[in-house]
Amino acid sequence: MATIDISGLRHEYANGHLGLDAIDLTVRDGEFLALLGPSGSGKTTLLRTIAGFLRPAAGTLAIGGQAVAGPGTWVPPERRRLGMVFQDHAIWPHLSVAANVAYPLKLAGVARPEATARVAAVLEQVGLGDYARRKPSALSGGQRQRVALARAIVANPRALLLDEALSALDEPLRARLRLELKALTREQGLTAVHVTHDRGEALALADRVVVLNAGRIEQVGTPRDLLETPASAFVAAFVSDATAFPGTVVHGVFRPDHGGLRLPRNGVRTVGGASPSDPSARSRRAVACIAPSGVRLERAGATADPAAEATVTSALYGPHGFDVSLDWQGVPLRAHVSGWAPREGDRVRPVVERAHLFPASSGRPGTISGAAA
Ligand SMILES: Nc1ncnc2c1ncn2[C@@H]1O[C@H](COP(=O)(O)OP(=O)(O)OP(=O)(O)O)[C@@H](O)[C@H]1O
Repeated sequence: MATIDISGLRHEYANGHLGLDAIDLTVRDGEFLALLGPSGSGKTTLLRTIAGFLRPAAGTLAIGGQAVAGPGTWVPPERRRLGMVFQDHAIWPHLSVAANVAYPLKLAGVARPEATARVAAVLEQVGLGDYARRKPSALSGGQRQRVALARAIVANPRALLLDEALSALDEPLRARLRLELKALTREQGLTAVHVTHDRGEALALADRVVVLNAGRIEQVGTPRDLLETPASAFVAAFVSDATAFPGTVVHGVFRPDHGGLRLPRNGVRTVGGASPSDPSARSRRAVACIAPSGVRLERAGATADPAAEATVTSALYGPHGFDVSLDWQGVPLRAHVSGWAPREGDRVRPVVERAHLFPASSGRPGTISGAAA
């Protein structure tokens, strides 16, 4: 097991497209790290650069303290001692389960008795002890993915790289394999980097999550950090489905452009911006990000201010109540409701209980004094 140290990493594709830029990241020994971001944000590019399938244009990469990419340094993928699992499991159909799993050991020249013992042990670990002689065609999708996982870990890799490894599986199998993967990496103390576009999966599995946007890191943090202290409006929107309401901070007080929005006195977390003594802090553009968990819905009363009312556009029932979408004077907003059943077309009053306030431009950590109105 090993750390992965990445510094100033940049990748340019042959057509000049910048796949990654200014990536600084340390994956800790034994850590489960998820790479999360929208399509095209650079998740696969980063994973493939770590694997050695892509050569960075600049920066350095070290695995377990050994430099594997950088100026004058290049270690090819097969000598990086990494295990990989892809979405489509890529196991050989003509080989038995045991022969598939033994393949990396054969390549490494491990003696047959030792290889046989290691294959048996790792098949037990992934719950396939009784399937060694089967052909992949006689396995379910989840079992094939377990074979791929066994093959990735059999040679004691320094780290495990997972590229949408669970994405092709149906729930609830996917949920079960998610738990098994977490337990296995914990037991083995495996360093793992897991690419996923599934927010729930990243938050459930990872010790820390890296949020990528257009080839750059927006935030690295624990799942809780991302939900409670998003570093930017992008992270709040992507991770928590927050809606951004633009406005102006005047003498430290946020004045939303939206006529109906009122921020609470408490419950507003300010992120980013100049110090209060900076004159530019006295009046500048900002955005308040409001996640569904920060909104309470009340039934609209007869005397309510119309700007404070929103229309329910959909209300989807789920295990924790209703997931409600609203049109609030032309602005879409999401909210969760339990205890009563909103219906499409209902008029409701969104009461904002929690919000994050970011400068309109940068969204980087700092303070805005007394931002709540
Ligand atoms: N071979 C290539 N040549 C040029 N540009 C590429 C190439 N591969 C990827 N890109 C571009 O690099 C950017 C990052 O792509 P990447 O595949 O890493 O994104 P991703 O976050 O993994 O996306 P997805 O979730 O859709 O798989 C995208 O804009 C993509 O179009």
